[in-house]
Amino acid sequence: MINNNLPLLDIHRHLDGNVRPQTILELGQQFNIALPGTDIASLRPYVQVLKNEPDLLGFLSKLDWGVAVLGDYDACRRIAFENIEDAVNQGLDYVELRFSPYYMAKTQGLNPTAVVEAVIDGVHAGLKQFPQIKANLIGILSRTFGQAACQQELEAILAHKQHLVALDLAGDELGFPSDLFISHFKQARDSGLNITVHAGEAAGPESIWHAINELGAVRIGHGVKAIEDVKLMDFLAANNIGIESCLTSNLQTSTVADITLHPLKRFLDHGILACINTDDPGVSNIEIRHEFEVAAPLAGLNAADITKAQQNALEIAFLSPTEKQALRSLKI
Ligand SMILES: O=c1[nH]cnc2c1ncn2[C@@H]1O[C@H](CO)[C@@H](O)[C@H]1O
Ligand SMILES: [Zn+2]
Repeated sequence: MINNNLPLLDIHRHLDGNVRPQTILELGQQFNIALPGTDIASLRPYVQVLKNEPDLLGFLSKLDWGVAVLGDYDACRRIAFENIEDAVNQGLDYVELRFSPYYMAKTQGLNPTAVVEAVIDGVHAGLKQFPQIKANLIGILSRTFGQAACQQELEAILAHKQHLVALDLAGDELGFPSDLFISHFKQARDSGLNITVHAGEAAGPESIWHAINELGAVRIGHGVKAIEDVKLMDFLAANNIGIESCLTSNLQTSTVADITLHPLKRFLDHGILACINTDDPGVSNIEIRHEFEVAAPLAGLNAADITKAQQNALEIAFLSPTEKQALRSLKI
């Protein structure tokens, strides 16, 4: 179903939600961290979603072991490098990898600024080894840890802003609404970063309006609940505000009850620049090809819809017109 005349992009992909179970095992051993399983099979239920979770927080808890084993900066470098390797193995032409330095630093008491440096290093090493892929980084503020931690996290990100293309807000959307983070996002915009925000996943359409109007989001992660507000759908379409859809993730967090009910097809029909992404491939135990070839058809997308989703990803990617043209010309 993938249109091979267009580049393959994944622009909503958490680097720290994509730590290989094998790497979790090895790092656990290296740093003498007791894990809940001693081999892949026994570890899997703690680090992957094997059946749908009742809510977002249940899903997010599966990411915790992947960052708990980050015992030093080389470990951060390693998972960043492996993220590039995984993306190459999927045949991705371009990825936007997002990560939360505070979340990655927290369990083992690392310094978030040094974590940002290590991630940049690991990604650069990956790109050097695999020149066939292009990647950009997005910094995340993990709202779950509150305003003060997010300010610290923002400063770590801004210290290396020349290596990042955008700022995102992720984590517990219901417990930590976006009005807590207005000042953080103003600082990020003032420093020249693009803004994308996880919104309308656990909370309703008002969360999406707020992300746009108060945080300055030009793209929305998930945005599922936009389907409840036709004025918002009109606004997204009229203003070219893209939606980064993540089909399997939305099922696993019980944001949608059934994949056939996912609103992506209706977003596309409404003229919204929506696209197909993985979210946390390691935790969800899926990859981008599964999303295109299995999840998207189940969600009612036909070949033309999938082509449109690929075009939309390229249109809303945080790339210059020249960079987009270079990606397009790879396939012509
Ligand atoms: O689907 C999601 N919705 C909201 N937040 C998420 C999702 N996946 C991961 N994170 C959050 O992103 C940060 C790590 O990159 C963590 O804050 C994690 O909870
Ligand atoms: Zn996400």
